[in-house]
Amino acid sequence: MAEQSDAVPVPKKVRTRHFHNAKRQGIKITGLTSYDQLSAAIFDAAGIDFLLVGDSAGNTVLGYGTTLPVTVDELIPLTRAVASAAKRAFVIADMPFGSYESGADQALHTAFRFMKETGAQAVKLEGGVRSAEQIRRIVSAGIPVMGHVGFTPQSEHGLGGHVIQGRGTQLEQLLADAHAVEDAGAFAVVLEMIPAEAARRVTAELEIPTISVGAGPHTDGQLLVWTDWAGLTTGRIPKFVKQYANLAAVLGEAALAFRADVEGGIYPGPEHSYDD
Ligand SMILES: Nc1nc(=O)c2c([nH]1)NC[C@@H]1CN(c3ccc(C(=O)N[C@@H](CCC(=O)O)C(=O)O)cc3)CN21
Ligand SMILES: CC(C)C(=O)C(=O)O
Ligand SMILES: [Mg+2]
Repeated sequence: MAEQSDAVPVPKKVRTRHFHNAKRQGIKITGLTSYDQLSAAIFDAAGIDFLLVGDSAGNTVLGYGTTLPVTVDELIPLTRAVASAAKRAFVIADMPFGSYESGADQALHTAFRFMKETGAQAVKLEGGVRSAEQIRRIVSAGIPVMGHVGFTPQSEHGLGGHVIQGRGTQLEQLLADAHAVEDAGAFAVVLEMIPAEAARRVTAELEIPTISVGAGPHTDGQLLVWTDWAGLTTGRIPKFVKQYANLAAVLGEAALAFRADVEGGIYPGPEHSYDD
C-alpha cells in the first residue's frame, strides 16, 4: 500500500461506511475505472478509493463504440481481474445494459453473479425512479449498490445522444431520480454530465455521497474513465475529462523504438540471449 499523510486517516480496506464518513467530514472521494489487474494494482497503490469496472469497457477495451453490446459474461473476467489486484480500493461491478431492467428478480440474479464470481464489493446500475425497485431488492440481499443518474449512457438512443441532463425544467426529474436512488438504499450515486449547479443542489439534498463524472466540482467525489484520464483513448474525449498523462504517445514512441531496434539488428543483444 502507498504511504499516506497523517492528516487523513486511510482505511486498510475501503468499505461503504468510508463513503458516508468522507461526505460527513468533507473529504473528497476519488475513483477511476479499471478493467485489468495491471492498472488496478497501480491505482490501488496510489490510494484511489474505488475502482469501477465500467461497461465503458465496451468503448475502451472491447472496441464496440458504445456500452450497449456489453454482456455480463464479458464483464465478469475483467471484474475478477480488478478485484484480484485491489488490496485497499473498493471494487464496483457495473451492471450492463439488459441485465437488470426487466425487474427486481433479474437485477438480483445479475448482482448475485457479480458477487459470487468476481470478488467485487458492490454493483452499480443506471436509472433513478425507473430503477428504484431493482436497487431496493439488491440492497435487501446485503449487496451495496451505487446509483447512476443524469446522463445514463445505456439510454443514449432514448436520450437522443450524449446530451447534458438536468438543465432547466429537467432539474425536477433529476432531483426525483437522485432521491429515488437514496430512498431505495444506495450507498452513493454517480451524477453524469449535468450542470455544476444542479450537482451542487443534488449533493446538498442527499445524505449519500455524490460522485461526479462531468458534473462539476460541487460533489463529494470525482470519477473518470482511466483510458481518457491517462491519454490512451484515441479520438474524441468528453469535455469534462482532464488528461493526466499521455500514455498513447509513450507507447507509440516505445513501439517505434522497438521496431527500429529489430529492423536494425540492435534488439535482442547478447544480454537478452541465452548461452548454449
Ligand atoms: N471512453 C469513455 N469515456 C467516458 O467518459 C464514457 C465512456 N467511454 N463510455 C460510457 C460513458 C459515455 N460517456 C460519454 C460519452 C460521450 C460524451 C460526449 O461525446 N460528450 C461531448 C458532447 C457533450 C455535449 O453534447 O455538449 C463533450 O464534448 O463532452 C460524453 C460522455 C461517458 N462514459
Ligand atoms: C462513466 C462511468 C460512470 C460508467 O458508468 C462506466 O465507466 O461505465
Ligand atoms: Mg457504465
